[in-house]
Amino acid sequence: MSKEKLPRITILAVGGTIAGKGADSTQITQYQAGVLTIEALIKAVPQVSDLAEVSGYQIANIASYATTDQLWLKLAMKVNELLSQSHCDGVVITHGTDTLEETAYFLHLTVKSHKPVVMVGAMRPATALSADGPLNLYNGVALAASDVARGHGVLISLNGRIGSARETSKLHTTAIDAFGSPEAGLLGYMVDGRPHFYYKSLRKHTAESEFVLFDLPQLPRVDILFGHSQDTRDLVDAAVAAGAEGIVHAGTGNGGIFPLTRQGLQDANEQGVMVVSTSRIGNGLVTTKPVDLESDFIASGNLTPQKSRILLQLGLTKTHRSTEIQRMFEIY
Ligand SMILES: NC(=O)CC[C@H](N)C(=O)O
Repeated sequence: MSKEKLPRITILAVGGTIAGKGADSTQITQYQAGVLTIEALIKAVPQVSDLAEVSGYQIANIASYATTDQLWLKLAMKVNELLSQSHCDGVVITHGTDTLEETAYFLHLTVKSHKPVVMVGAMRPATALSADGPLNLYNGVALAASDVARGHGVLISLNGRIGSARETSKLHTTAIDAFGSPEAGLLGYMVDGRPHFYYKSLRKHTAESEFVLFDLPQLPRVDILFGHSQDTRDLVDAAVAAGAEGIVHAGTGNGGIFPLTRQGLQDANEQGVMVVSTSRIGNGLVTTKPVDLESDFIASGNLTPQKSRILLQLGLTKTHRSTEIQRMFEIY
């Protein structure tokens, strides 16, 4: 293919292990994330120039557990700006893996384009033996440059797999095969730099999403509380006192909540705090609020607590009516 016919892909670099550097090649956990620049990442994979006309832009260079709302907003603006231009056919984002799925789901709901957006990361730093970053970046560019990746919303691709931002989560602290979606499954695979798709999500995203970011300085505060036996209401009260507009409760089992905590959440709810009932289990769904509770709690469906937080934050930028928020949890 001649150079001028190649798709034009922009790589936005946010940091993470894919840009990480250890003291030596055997360091797999003791290293610094977010060190190498986007230029260095692209230079390490010269093969991408066979796939696309690639340009790079450094958004940040951080470990992803330090991601902020402001960074999400900046990233969403940048991706929207790039994809609205005819000279950009797709975007790849290099990101730390800890919160990669959260940034991915935020973009899944706020990017207004059918063009491919692919998030990649790595589990081993760039300096490690058998570093996985270069092949993940190569596959990410190949995926973003392909027509079949259009219309799926934001994709997560590591270790030769393609997943939806909605369903994919980090499931292992150190393994190369850290990302998956045990119940919903993958959308497809990357083999020899070619995507093979098998599935498509039924939930709304990107161009069909109702969330528009007009110069928002920050998102509403939503806290996540992790349920457990002998829980208290103390953290609920602390969240309300700190100004949380919403609380996501990661309940035991099918949204179970310890009685004291439940009372705290009900009081918070009566004061106008939106409460979303989710599960700490990681599989299955929460479909109903606790039966004996007179409240406006929202049922999260199969959305994880960390992704429920994002949907609630975005929902609260539009409405404080629980029926409207519940509607959002049924379509996104
Ligand atoms: N594998 C990784 O990218 C993890 C590195 C770091 N904890 C981060 O999320 O950025």
